[in-house]
Amino acid sequence: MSKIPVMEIFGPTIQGEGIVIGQKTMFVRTAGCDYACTWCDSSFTWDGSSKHLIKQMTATEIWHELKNIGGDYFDFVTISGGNPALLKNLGELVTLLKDKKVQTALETQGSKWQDWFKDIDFLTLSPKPPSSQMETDFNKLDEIIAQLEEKQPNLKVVVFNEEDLAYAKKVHLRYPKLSFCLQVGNDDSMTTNNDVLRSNLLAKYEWLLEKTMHDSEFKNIRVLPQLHTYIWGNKRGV
Ligand SMILES: C[S@@+](CC[C@H](N)C(=O)[O-])C[C@H]1O[C@@H](n2cnc3c(N)ncnc32)[C@H](O)[C@@H]1O
Ligand SMILES: Nc1nc2[nH]cc(C(=O)O)c2c(=O)[nH]1
Ligand code: SF4
Ligand SMILES: [Mg+2]
Repeated sequence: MSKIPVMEIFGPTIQGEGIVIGQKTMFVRTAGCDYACTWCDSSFTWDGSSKHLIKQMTATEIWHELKNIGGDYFDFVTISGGNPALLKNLGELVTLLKDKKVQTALETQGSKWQDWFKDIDFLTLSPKPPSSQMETDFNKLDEIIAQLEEKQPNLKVVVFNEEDLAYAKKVHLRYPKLSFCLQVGNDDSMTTNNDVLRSNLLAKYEWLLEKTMHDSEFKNIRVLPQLHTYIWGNKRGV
């Protein structure tokens, strides 16, 4: 079996974001990203600062580690990164999890396609707004969404400001049939002062609600916080 670069494996915890927020899940976080978002809360996966923690693991070794820390407490695994879509051989883990009757979710930005996307139960595409300083290739995103056909992905756009909100609206209107989440952006993903973080994030959530509740182009949407940050702040591995 081939090796997968793994940054961390953790859980059980709750999915703090998006369409299945609150879902009890394990996490597998891969290393490496083709983007470098200015505000990335997981930059340690790609900026070299934690490269000593990367483990090259086979799908079977990842499964053993999931069982080792998650025991009999889980039946759902979320794969995030970094960008897991950089890894063709991650398909081996997806197949293994399917064999074990474990449900899967994937977090990716929609810049790369992999055939194993078709075997993911909850696929989240999270194209990046202007504040990230990244450029969305909408042709690629169209292509990915078209290839998924009946297994429809969901969309999640992080919002930091008005410009991001306009971008989010463009994404929502381009793919009106896909479930759509707006997510509060965390602009202080390094602080360890959880009280300050919580009150800042709550104010941002309130702003996002004010901006979207009386907008006729944002009807069938979910407006969400990153729930885990309200509980554990910026702590890693939760
Ligand atoms: C760390 S990324 C990893 C997966 C993939 N690279 C992506 O961006 O979708 C997981 C999710 O966290 C979101 N995210 C990253 N930094 C964030 C921040 N500072 N505030 C809010 N959400 C953030 C991303 O937009 C993405 O939806
Ligand atoms: N609890 C929890 N929920 C999450 N949802 C998406 C996460 C991610 O970093 O991809 C994440 C994470 O790191 N922790
Ligand atoms: S695409 Fe995801 S992991 Fe990559 S830099 Fe952006 S938020 Fe971070
Ligand atoms: Mg995160």
